[in-house]
Amino acid sequence: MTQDELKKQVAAAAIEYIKGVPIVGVGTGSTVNFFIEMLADYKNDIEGAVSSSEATTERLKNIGIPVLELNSAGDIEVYVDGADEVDPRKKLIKGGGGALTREKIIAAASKKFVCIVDESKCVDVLGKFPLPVEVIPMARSYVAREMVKLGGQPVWREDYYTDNGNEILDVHNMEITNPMEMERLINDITGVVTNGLFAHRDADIVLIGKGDKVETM
Ligand SMILES: O=C[C@H](O)[C@H](O)[C@H](O)COP(=O)(O)O
Repeated sequence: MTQDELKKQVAAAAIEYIKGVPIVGVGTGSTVNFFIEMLADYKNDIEGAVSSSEATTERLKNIGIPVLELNSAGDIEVYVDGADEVDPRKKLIKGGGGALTREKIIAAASKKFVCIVDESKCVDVLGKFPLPVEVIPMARSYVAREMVKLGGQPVWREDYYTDNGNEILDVHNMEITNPMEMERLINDITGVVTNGLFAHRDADIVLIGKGDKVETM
């Protein structure tokens, strides 16, 4: 199977989790894009979706799914999103597409976070994928120096702004053996909006596209 076929397969498996759910939280990225396409068949069964990015909002609107504000939606029953890395404890790195902050907010406000990945995302230790850190623009260099102290090599995602008007540092060479502690340490740096570690609010279920099967973690 190609990587896209694996993504489609795992997106289809996630559809089972949104049946009967009034408001669905929808993540961002190439895997979730397949899920959004499939959600079109269920648009008459749901009230709407809460979106984690402008890109996802556009896709949802294009297929006629009402996009609701999180502030008026209350708790979300199910949030479906991809990830850049997943460890055996369902801790994640996210934010390759820059949507980490809104994704983290919706994940926090959701009762169930269903993460959909192909097998290439599974690792024993997080950190091979550069860890995205969203920063207030004026704090970028300061945060970068602090990230060096934490053992990483930050690279500025130049000419890129998040949906929140902030900038991203992609931090290379992190071997994250304690994701809970690292998430907190980075978020404690002044000027950091949030980082791409989803350790405190991790995934409840990870669906992994592997060969011609979908494994559930
Ligand atoms: O900001 C982007 C998100 O965190 C994505 O969920 C993550 O980057 C995975 O995206 P993809 O499904 O395209 O690999």
